[in-house]
Amino acid sequence: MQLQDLLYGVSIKSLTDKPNQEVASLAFDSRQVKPDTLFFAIKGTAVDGHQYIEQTITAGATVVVCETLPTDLTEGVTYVEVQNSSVALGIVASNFYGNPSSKLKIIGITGTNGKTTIATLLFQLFRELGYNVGLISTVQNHINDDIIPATHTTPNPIALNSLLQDMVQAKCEYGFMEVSSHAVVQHRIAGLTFAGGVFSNITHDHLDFHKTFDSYLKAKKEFFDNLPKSSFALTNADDKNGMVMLQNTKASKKTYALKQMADFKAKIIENKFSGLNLNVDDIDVFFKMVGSFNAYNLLAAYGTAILLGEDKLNVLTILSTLAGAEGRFDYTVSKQGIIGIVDYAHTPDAVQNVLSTIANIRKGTEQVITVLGCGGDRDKTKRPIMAQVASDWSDKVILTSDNPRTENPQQIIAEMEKGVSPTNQRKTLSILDRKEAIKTACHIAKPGDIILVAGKGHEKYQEINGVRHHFDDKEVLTEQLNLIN
Ligand SMILES: CC(=O)N[C@H]1[C@@H](OP(=O)(O)OP(=O)(O)OC[C@H]2O[C@@H](n3ccc(=O)[nH]c3=O)[C@H](O)[C@@H]2O)O[C@H](CO)[C@@H](O)[C@@H]1O[C@H](C)C(=O)N[C@@H](C)C(=O)N[C@H](CCC(=O)O)C(=O)O
Ligand SMILES: Nc1ncnc2c1ncn2[C@@H]1O[C@H](COP(=O)(O)OP(=O)(O)OP(=O)(O)O)[C@@H](O)[C@H]1O
Ligand SMILES: N[C@H](CCC[C@H](N)C(=O)O)C(=O)O
Ligand SMILES: [Mg+2]
Repeated sequence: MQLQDLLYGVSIKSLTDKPNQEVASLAFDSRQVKPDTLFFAIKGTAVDGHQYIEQTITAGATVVVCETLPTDLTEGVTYVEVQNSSVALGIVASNFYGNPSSKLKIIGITGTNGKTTIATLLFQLFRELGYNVGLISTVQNHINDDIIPATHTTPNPIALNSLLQDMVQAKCEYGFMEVSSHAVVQHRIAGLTFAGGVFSNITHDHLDFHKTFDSYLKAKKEFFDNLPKSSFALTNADDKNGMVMLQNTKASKKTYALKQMADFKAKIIENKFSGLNLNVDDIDVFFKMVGSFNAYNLLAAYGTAILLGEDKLNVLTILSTLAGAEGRFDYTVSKQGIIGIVDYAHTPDAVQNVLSTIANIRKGTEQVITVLGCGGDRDKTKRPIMAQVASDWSDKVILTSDNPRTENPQQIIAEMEKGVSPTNQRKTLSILDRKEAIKTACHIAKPGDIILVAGKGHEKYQEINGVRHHFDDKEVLTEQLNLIN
């Protein structure tokens, strides 16, 4: 493709050479550069991509998009100076793959918790309604029934637009995708055309990256600020910041809520381990999914489907049968009647939601035993709070390791322990090895007790120092529960 066509829509400060240069491929990582590649020099969180420009030219890059021109320019190479290389990457990647987002109806879902659940429900719902559909999510990506492994919640612009192009080729009409706050700040969604945006909620997470709650909130809001006039913006009116998200959007503003007036309204009639009984827009429905937080997720999916023109009864009938995403409130009962739940709660709010759901449903005499860890190289300030919430809401807590990544897992546990109040210390123990921790929970449990294994949900690995070792909470929990006589 010619450079001038790729640069359509990019705000250019200067261009040194041939705008008709042919470009064979795009790369933002020097290690991916081949002959005739357009290389984007990006200032990242760890290094500045500008330092690799020379290296990429040696490897065959013929065009370089950068924010600062190198002092020595190489002859035969076209340099494009831009204000922001990440924004340029989004727009160019979109052009390179034929602007696939404008050929699909893309709905972006953002918020601290619930993105995967809402996106997955919408994917499953629209498949059942008979459409060709794509899904981009933390657990996995889908093009109809084909599964494409996910590396991020929201992929980088090249992977993202390539995936969207594949969806167009598979004749998908809809694409449901998670929009993480990292993706907004790093402009991974620049250049995309959205048909709608959905907000779930905002609570404490990712302060390592965003630094303050206010800038985390601004990142989520920016997604809505940039939606086009032709799209809709559906928000959770019960969330303290739900309406803030829509303050500056051009999109048509819509709301859903359980507690106040809204365009889409539901009431919880009953909340049991077997599911939720909800009144949605004056229709009583029994859903498979558990927990009041899932009432919000179901309502968000319902509202989105109605805004996309689907029939109310059809939508509710299908939604009532869906189980949502893997590893979210995933429930099993052992032969002895011990209840095991695997959940992806990895924020203070999610831990509290899952445990308060269990507290509301339990009969009262049984113990709740929680196994929980916190990820390394992620927000450190949520660690003591997660441990505090878990110990406040459980009869026994086992603090353990999650994905330590490059951190010392013992140190992460020590930071969690600081959140456990002196009165709660009696019921809290720490076991570094996650398998041992789950095993211990199973040994302590008596028939009727509830074990919650939180934080890793669908993940099939434990990441230690850059290596992913096989680890599956559900597998370990089921195996250990089966070993008890
Ligand atoms: C903190 C973060 O988001 N980092 C992402 C970011 O990397 P970075 O800015 O740190 O990159 P860097 O290492 O500083 O490098 C800067 C530039 O130099 C380039 N480079 C670097 C080295 C080299 O030898 N040559 C070279 O060209 C890099 O490719 C990059 O373009 O850009 C990379 C490319 O897109 C991402 O892979 C990387 O995700 C890391 C692996 C990650 O773990 N991200 C997580 C936190 C994340 O994004 N999570 C959200 C979900 C959160 C949620 O669900 O709530 C997600 O959307 O997945
Ligand atoms: N609407 C909600 N409100 C609060 N907590 C929720 C909600 N939905 C799910 N949760 C909790 O958050 C966990 C993660 O849910 P989900 O994977 O849907 O969120 P996510 O926003 O995609 O997370 P991530 O940021 O990791 O992509 C669930 O396992 C559950 O504990
Ligand atoms: N999307 C989240 C997932 C956290 C899951 C948890 N198991 C961890 O590793 O911290 C993140 O990247 O922060
Ligand atoms: Mg997700």
